[in-house]
Amino acid sequence: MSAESPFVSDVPAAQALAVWREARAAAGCPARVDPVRMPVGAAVGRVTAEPVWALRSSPAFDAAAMDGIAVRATDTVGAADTTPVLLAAGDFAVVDTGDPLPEGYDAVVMREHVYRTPDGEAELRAAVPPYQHVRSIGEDISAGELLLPEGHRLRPVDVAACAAAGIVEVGVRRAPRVVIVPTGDEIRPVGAELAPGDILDTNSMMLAAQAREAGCEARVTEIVPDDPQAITAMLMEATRDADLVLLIAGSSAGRDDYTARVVAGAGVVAVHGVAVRPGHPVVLGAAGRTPVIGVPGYPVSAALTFDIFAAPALAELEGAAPRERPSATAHLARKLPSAIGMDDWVRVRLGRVRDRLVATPLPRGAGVLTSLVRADGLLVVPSGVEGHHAGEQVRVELLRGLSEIGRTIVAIGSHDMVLDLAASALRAADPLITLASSNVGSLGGLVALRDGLCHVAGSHLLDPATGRYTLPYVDRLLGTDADVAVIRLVHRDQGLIVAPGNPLGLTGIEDLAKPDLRYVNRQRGAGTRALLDHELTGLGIDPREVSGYSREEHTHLAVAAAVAAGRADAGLGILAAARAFGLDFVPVAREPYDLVLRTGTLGEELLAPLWELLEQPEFRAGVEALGGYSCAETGRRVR
Ligand SMILES: Nc1nc2c(c(=O)[nH]1)N[C@H]1C(S)=C(S)[C@@H](COP(=O)(O)OP(=O)(O)OC[C@H]3O[C@@H](n4cnc5c(N)ncnc54)[C@H](O)[C@@H]3O)O[C@H]1N2
Ligand code: MOO
Repeated sequence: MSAESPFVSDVPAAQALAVWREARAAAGCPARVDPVRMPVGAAVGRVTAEPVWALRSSPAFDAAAMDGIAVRATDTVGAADTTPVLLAAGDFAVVDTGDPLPEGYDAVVMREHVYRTPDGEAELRAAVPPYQHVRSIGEDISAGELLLPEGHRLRPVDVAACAAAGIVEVGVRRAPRVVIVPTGDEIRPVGAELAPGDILDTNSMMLAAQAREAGCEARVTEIVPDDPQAITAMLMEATRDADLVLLIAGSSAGRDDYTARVVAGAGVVAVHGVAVRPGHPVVLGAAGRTPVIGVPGYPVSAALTFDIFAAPALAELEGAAPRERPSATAHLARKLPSAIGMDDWVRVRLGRVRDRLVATPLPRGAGVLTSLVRADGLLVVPSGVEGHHAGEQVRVELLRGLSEIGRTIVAIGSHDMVLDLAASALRAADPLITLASSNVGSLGGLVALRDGLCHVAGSHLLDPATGRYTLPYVDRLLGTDADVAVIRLVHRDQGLIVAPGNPLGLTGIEDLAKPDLRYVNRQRGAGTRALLDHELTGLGIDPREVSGYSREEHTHLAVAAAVAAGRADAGLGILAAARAFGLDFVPVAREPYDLVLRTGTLGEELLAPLWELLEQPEFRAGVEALGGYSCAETGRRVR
């Protein structure tokens, strides 16, 4: 680190941006990109570098605003149904919308209100005031007026107004140039054949697209290996035409993490590490007179680092306000713990349930890019707050429009692939419909339904006392006389997911007590966990005899993934999950998977397409083709 680095770490994002701005100024980084002149039609998206003054008025003459006749208002005085006024052929002129008002006339009568006589006269049955239906000179724009201030990002309407005001060229800031430098021995270009341990350079593609979406030009360099000299060389090369360099990965504390050192060697590190997660180890500095961001390698960190740090700096270079997303207040569908000391950026799905916006947190990992893919909104748990309770109100930045969000069916509970299939089929039939399902286990879903936080709860909870599914829990949690409907989605086979060829020769639950077997369980509250417990009880096996009973995964697919990776020998789950990983399956039970909802919701327009879908033969065929599903009772109301 060079001696002049006023290095700070773990500061809030706003402070980090301020410290970085000062450091950039001290390093002599330009405050703005250069102004250029360009044809007005090509300037959409650019930011004005000077005020724009109107060169001519619009309209430039008094103009007819309607199709009809031009008249002198004084000639129409006294006209009424009972006392029509007749205008002789020379006392009016036929005009069309937009025509200059002929000399000597001061008003227009719409042709619908003109009665022409066979002699070519015009009969008026109402008097008109002067300037009726006339657009006077400069009604829209007056020559000499300030049309747009400096620092205004031009939109289609702006350039049209400029052109109307006689402007041919505008003075704007040129587009900032962003150069992206991917680093890492394991990083391979998108499309390359991968060896074990290789990672595709997806961040460069994403960051370049983010930069272009923000109105910049973007260029990606070759991938640089984890070698400080090579990274320095590429950084220097990048600074030649960059207004901002994004140096990907190597930002944290690993053996091959050189970003901070390289940036310090090439100039100054102002900030290393902010109180923001994901994005924590970000490096903010400058190489020579070019700003540099060391972007953390995890994809979610990379995407958010662009939003939080790159986008405002780029807007500043253009002299414009950063783009802001609209926000709304939502109720959290479930508890959201958060570590104190960090702004926690949480991706959420949104839906409208009984007139309240409900936010369901998505997985939090900085490597889970699909959390951003699926997100309808972002919420920040501020560093001073230790999370939120279920149902608590939070402010959410919106990534989708509220009307689209209003057409989201919110399903919370146990996860099943049939819901994913339904989501896809619903969307294919109507691009405005979303079925957003989030997995908190069957019990969690019923609790969310009780608390008004979802439309439907997916459940397959076995009651060990009665051997019945879901209904006893509905009674217990929501009350026996609750206005609740239960619709059967499918029957599905649950069984042991095992390695291909079933190398341990497992035949059923009784084998789970074998001494060397490594089991992987589902989380407490999951229906599959309840099924296991029920089966174990039936066989008189103590859970403590099952090694791995306390190892928990949250989805069928995660269980299958653990078996596929050889981290476990068996886990209870659905056949479709086993198939997805090419694994074997030992059937244990066939269980019903139901959708629980308020009776009032049953008839809601929002859900109608779902009920229609469940009746479709093609959909049912698609479900059964997944394997291990039966649609014999699909769509049947069981309560
Ligand atoms: N001991 C510590 N370890 C880590 C810390 C820490 O404070 N102490 N911070 C963690 C956090 S938080 C983050 S975020 C990451 C940041 O990692 P780096 O910026 O150092 O990046 P790498 O370690 O090289 O890679 C992380 C991850 O990202 C993948 N990656 C890298 N480049 C790309 C790319 N162009 N496209 C797609 N994916 C990419 C890389 O393969 C790794 O999987 O550090 C934690 N560790
Ligand atoms: O801060 Mo790291 O960016 O959690 O993921």
